Order: sequence, then structure tokens, then C-alpha cells
Amino acid sequence: MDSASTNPPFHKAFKTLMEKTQREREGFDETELVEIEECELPVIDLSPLFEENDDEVAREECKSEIARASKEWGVFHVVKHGISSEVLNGLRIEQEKVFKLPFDVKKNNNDFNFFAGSYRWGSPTATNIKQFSWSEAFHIPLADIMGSTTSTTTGPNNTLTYRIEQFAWDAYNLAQTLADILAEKIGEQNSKFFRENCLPTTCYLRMNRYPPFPMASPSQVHGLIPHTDSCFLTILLLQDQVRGLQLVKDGKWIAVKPNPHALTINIGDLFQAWSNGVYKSVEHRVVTNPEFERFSTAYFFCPFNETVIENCSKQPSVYRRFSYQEYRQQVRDDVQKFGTKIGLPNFLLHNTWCRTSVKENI
Ligand SMILES: O=C(O)CCC(=O)C(=O)O
Ligand SMILES: [Fe+2]
Repeated sequence: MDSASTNPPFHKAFKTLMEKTQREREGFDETELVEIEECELPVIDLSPLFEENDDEVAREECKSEIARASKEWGVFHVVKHGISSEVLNGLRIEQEKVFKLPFDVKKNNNDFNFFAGSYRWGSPTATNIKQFSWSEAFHIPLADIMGSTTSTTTGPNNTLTYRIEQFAWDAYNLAQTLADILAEKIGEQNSKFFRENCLPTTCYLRMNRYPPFPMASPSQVHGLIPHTDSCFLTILLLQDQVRGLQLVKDGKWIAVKPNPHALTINIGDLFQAWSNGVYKSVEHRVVTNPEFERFSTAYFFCPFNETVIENCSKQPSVYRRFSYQEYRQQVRDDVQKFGTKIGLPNFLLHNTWCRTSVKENI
């Protein structure tokens, strides 16, 4: 298949945006051009959580490491996480196949019911290059998939659906386990909150593909623009060794060193709000690569739309309470209005300074 028919018309969209800007470099922060240091994330071995033995000390140590990494980094690697390589590789192969389909097929997705409306590419609301993502994705509500492959579905997409569902069950169990531990570690013993509010059908999965960006230095355009995730936590499957993920640590961007045996866990906005700022939803982005395409899969652990997110601690609240629905609507409105998400700063209880500074940046 020739790549011209597979890839979305990135070059055209990019050129239009470039022409809209007055200067070629407008919208870029010069610090982006500085060499970014590569770091290893904390690596946590989860086997003590799953092993049937009485090693309570190892289990407690593992739980403490998860809480520590979520406070200090907001992102960490987990190994021996219980999801088999058969499940992970099966998804990877099917994901690569679906992205190889012609652009028109992906865009119109007549062939796959559950994909209807889920394909995205670039950034339709971008007003400058800084807001443009050089990537394509299927953003799939898992309510459309969970349970579907137990019935006798047929068609070319059957295997992908099956692989997604298989991965999603395992990812759900892992996410629940991590969320319960994080709740326990901030004093919510026996909290049923996550079991009652986050179901396999309230979660989302995004399959990403980043085509090579051959036009200029990779730092000139993002594969995925800087953002935080609007969920409780994300399980990220980086499907190959092409680097690209970067995050903010202690106020500066660092590049994540890939770990082929690990899944990447990312704390999202809802956990930051629910934990009253104890766990960090860290800003991250993906940079482009001039030569190689890159794939990733993000599993977003989300609640019902009606779920109310409020400070679970006894400390004075940093954020006002909000429903997940309200949060998502605010994000959509901001993207429409400003071309980019604002997120939690909109929900700060004492946010005059923050609102002003955010607006000034846009
Ligand atoms: O591809 C990656 O490494 C990150 C993807 C991501 O941040 C997302 O899908 O929200
Ligand atoms: Fe993300």
C-alpha cells in the first residue's frame, strides 16, 4: 500500500497553518530547541500484588512505591504487571494493520461499526503550528466494544475488536488495582469509589500512530501537543522502541527512556482533583521522529459522566467539585475557543491569577 493513500493530508494542513502564521517560528518556545535530557522513570515490579503468598512486607513496599511515584513523578513504569505478551502483541499487530488502511477508509470507517466517528487526525481547531499534532488516532468508547466479541460477529475487523476487548479487560483490572492502592495510600481504606464509579464500559481506548515528520527538525512540530489526560489514570502501551514521549519534571521537559518490558502509568486530572493535588497529573507530549513511524495505545480509566469528583481528603479543597461530564464539556469548550485544553486550572477555587496567566499565553 502506498503511504500517500494511507497517511492523512498532514502536509497540506501543516502548510495552511504555516501560511496563517506571520513568521515561520511564531508560536514556538525557543527552549524547545534545547537538547532534552533522557531519564529513566521509576520502575515498579508489581509481582508482589499478584503472587499468592504471605509476603505482606513486599506487598506494602510495592504499594508505597506506587504512591511515591504518583506523588513525585505522576508517571512511572510497571513490570510484571500481569498482562501477557500474547495480549499486548496481539493488539499491536492488529493496530498496525488498521492504520495501514487507506486514509479514506479510516476517515469514513464504513467497514467497522464501533469505529464510527472515532478516527481523528491532526488538530482541526489549531490556529497555529504549536497546537497541531502530527498524528492520527482512533478514540474508542469501550462501551461500544466490551462484550461484543462474545457474540458471533463477523467481518474483517473481527480480530482487532477481539484484541482490543482482550486488552481492555486486563487493563481494567490493572487500573482498578492501582486506583484502589492510591486511594488506600491517602487514607481511603476500603474505598469502593472506583469499583462503583469506573466500569469497563466507562473507559476509553486510544490507538495512536505518529507518521515520520521529514520536513524539518523534529522539535518544530509535535506528534501530540503538550497535554494532561482527562481521566483518573492512563495505561500506556508504547509499542516499539521509537522514542518520543516527554514529560515535565521539576519544571523542565525530560525525554522518557523506553523500557521494552514495561507499561507506562500516567496519573490523570481526575486523580489529581480527587486526591486534592497529592497525586500529579503531569503534562506530557510526543515529539516527532524524522525517520520512523511510532505507535502507542492509551487506556483511559474513566468514571460515569455523572460521577462527581470532589476532594476525598480532610484538607481544604484546592478544586471545586465537578462532574466528569462538566469537566469534559469544559475541555471541549476550551479547545473550541482557544485551540487548546486548559483543564484543572479552570476548576481551582482560588484561580484568579492562574486564569489570567493562562489566557495571556493563548
Ligand atoms: O504516544 C504516547 O507516548 C503518549 C500518548 C498520549 O499521551 C495520549 O494518547 O494521551
Ligand atoms: Fe496523554
